[in-house]
Amino acid sequence: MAAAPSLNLQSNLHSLKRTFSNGRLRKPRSSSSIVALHQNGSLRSHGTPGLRVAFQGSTGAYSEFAAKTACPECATVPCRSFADAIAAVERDRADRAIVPVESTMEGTALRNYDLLLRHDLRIVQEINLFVHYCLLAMPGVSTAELRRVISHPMALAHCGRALERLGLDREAVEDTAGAVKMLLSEQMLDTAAIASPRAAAIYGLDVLAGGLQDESWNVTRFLLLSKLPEPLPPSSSGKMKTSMVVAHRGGSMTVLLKILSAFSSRDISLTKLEVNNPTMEGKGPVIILDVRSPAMLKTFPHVLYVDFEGSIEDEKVKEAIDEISSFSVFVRVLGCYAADPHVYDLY
Ligand SMILES: O=C(O)C(=O)C[C@]1(C(=O)O)C=C[C@@H](O)C=C1
Repeated sequence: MAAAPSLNLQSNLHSLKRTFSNGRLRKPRSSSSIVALHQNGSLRSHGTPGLRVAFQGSTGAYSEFAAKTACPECATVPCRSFADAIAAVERDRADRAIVPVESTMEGTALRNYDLLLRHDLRIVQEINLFVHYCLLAMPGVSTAELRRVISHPMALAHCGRALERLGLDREAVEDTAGAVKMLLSEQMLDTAAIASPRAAAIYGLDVLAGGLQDESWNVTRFLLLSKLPEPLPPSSSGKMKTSMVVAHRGGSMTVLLKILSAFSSRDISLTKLEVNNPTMEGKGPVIILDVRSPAMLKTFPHVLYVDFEGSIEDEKVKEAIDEISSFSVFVRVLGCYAADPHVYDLY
């Protein structure tokens, strides 16, 4: 079995940083907004060396790349699930957890927003990562020999058209790098994994095809979570962003308009508004367990996830939150952090 070379994102990654202007994960209009940087491998220095960041998956998962992008000096802590990564922080086995919450192909990952609500961690940083999917196989195996492909369900879904063309049976496993490890440990010669080019390099597999995702522009937004809020940088150092959740009793359109007005009347720009409304989407009600008041386990049919530009220390932001709280049954600020308009591209 091939030995897994150590993960060294610092020394040999090729990193591009793409800018997206309005805070949404959009493709830049022209290639001029794509700038190569960090040629020496040094990404943004955030956090202290030795900071432990818990992620879901095995070494080489996209979530681990996101963790290393957020905190280049960190030690990553592999976990079986996102819930385990959060539990690792709660039990002091890690200092931060990283979770994907949104992708250009999938939209909001409500599964993970739900986790944010069920636990008392705060968002301290956002990271947008370009996700390249490759078809990886054991050394020497050709595409014609393949019968099956394994990967994280999201990766399989994002590569649906390519997999249809290849005519391979699909099987979901816990994470992309975990799929690669399975190929190796079970010496699978008729099975491929979908994972990143980095995972191929780490585990020594062949890349049979690249750019497998159905949409060429495939960006996932990750959030870095901490038990304690980090000191807010001075507002002069750049734009801040705040994420919050609002639940209300109904009359959705009126409430939606009132929320929009609370922001727009104060000239606060929204960067995300996700409405989880069963009458609009056929989704079930959201159960909110607010861990800070354990008695409060409630079912709310109408929940909004809102991100906006500004810090919770800004007077106008405080006023907007107060106004929204006056007509909502539940408001929780999930975190306030520096807005990062870049898309990091590691391969
Ligand atoms: O399996 C991985 O590598 C992960 O990091 C998980 C995950 C996800 O949960 O969406 C993260 C980003 C990619 O979109 C695919 C999978």
